[in-house]
Amino acid sequence: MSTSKQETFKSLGLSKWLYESLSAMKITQPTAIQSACIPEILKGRDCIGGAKTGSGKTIAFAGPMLTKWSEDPCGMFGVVLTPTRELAMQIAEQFTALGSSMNIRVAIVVGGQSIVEQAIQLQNKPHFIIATPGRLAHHIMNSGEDTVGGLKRTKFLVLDEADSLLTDSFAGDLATCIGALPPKHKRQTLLFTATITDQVRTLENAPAQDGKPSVFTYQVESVDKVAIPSTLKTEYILVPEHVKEAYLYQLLTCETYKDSSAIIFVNRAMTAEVLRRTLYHLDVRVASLHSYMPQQERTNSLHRFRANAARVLVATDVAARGLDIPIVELVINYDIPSDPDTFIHRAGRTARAGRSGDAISFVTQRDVSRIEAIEERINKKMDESDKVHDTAVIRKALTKVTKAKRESLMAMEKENFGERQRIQRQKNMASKRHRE
Ligand SMILES: Nc1ncnc2c1ncn2[C@@H]1O[C@H](COP(=O)(O)OP(=O)(O)OP(=O)(O)O)[C@@H](O)[C@H]1O
Repeated sequence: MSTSKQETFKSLGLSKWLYESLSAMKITQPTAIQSACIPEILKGRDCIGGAKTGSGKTIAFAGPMLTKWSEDPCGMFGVVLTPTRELAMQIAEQFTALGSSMNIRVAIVVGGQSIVEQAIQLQNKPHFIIATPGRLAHHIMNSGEDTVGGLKRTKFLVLDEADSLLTDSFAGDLATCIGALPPKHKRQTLLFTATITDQVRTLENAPAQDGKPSVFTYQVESVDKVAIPSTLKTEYILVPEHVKEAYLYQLLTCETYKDSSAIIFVNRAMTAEVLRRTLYHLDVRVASLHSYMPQQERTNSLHRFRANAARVLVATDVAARGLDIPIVELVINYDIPSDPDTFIHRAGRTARAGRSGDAISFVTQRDVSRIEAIEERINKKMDESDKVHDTAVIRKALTKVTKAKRESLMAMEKENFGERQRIQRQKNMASKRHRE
């Protein structure tokens, strides 16, 4: 990981208790994004921070926030918004671990968990609230002053994975959340992401409001030619559509990767479920993560994968951003994402913090233009993988993989898997049409 040699967390201005906490975690030398952002945030500036996946952006914002909080530890000091529940939980864990010696109170406010328990936590005036926009907006709209009134005195707002939060799908909830906070000149606003988009940049040039200058006084964006970590190897395998599962099984059990911890990304929850069941029948230690799963199962799955009880995680893009699981050595794009930035986030689940890692993409005839767009975005050509090529071996695997898949599909049909979500989706679409 690129670090700044001469600086320390002490010289950047973090509090003693905090750099000692970091040191106990073996984090002693700031990364480039940390060196760039920490002093500026401590000066009271707003900040847009763009740096590659796994480069330490979380401490770049958490460090100065925690320092300022410890100087004046009042309630509801900071709000961190993030697009997924699992990422919110991970960030909350980091705040809790770093602030444990200071009796920090951190609340996680995400969907899929008890609204009542979260309201009680909010009434206890946590110092930091780590939330997904939808659930925080729900509390703001449905709770009283005693629960969300403290938000009016918040000193910091962080949009982690800012480019994702600034897309249309979050617009309404984000506006509700921001509306409950102090006006922008009375709080600091910090935006972080590995993929700065024009939507994020536009905020920097936002026109003055209430006679105050534009809020974004500081912006740092990695200027490297390649948008992915230098320790990440990117490869592809040309795969005929109808034998993708057999290639996957072959890759996961080949000499190089038979013991590797791997995340397999797919584009749809249904595909994730079919693959999870198929791999399970083939004796792969597998877990999954997608939106069709109840939250408790999502949490358990991720926990099993982090603890290496499952070697393989089959996931949709709910796992694409931010998740920091150091043991991951291999990312497989079983389906190619339509947005090249999604590729950057998915692949960035490996090769973090200076470690090496491989990202292998399955390319069918239909994906060629997507791969070209990704190569242009990352400014790098992918190499063809030599891991799966023996067609006789594939043919042999095909028989047992096909049987495993058939059994999986039959079981899913019997359980009516996905029916509830399909009906819900239709209802949502109908009510959207009704509103338009
Ligand atoms: N200065 C440092 N020295 C060593 N390790 C660090 C340092 N800062 C952070 N790390 C570790 O690096 C890993 C990646 O950090 P983090 O999750 O903040 O990355 P990120 O830039 O937010 O990535 P992403 O874009 O994927 O969200 C974490 O395990 C973190 O503890």
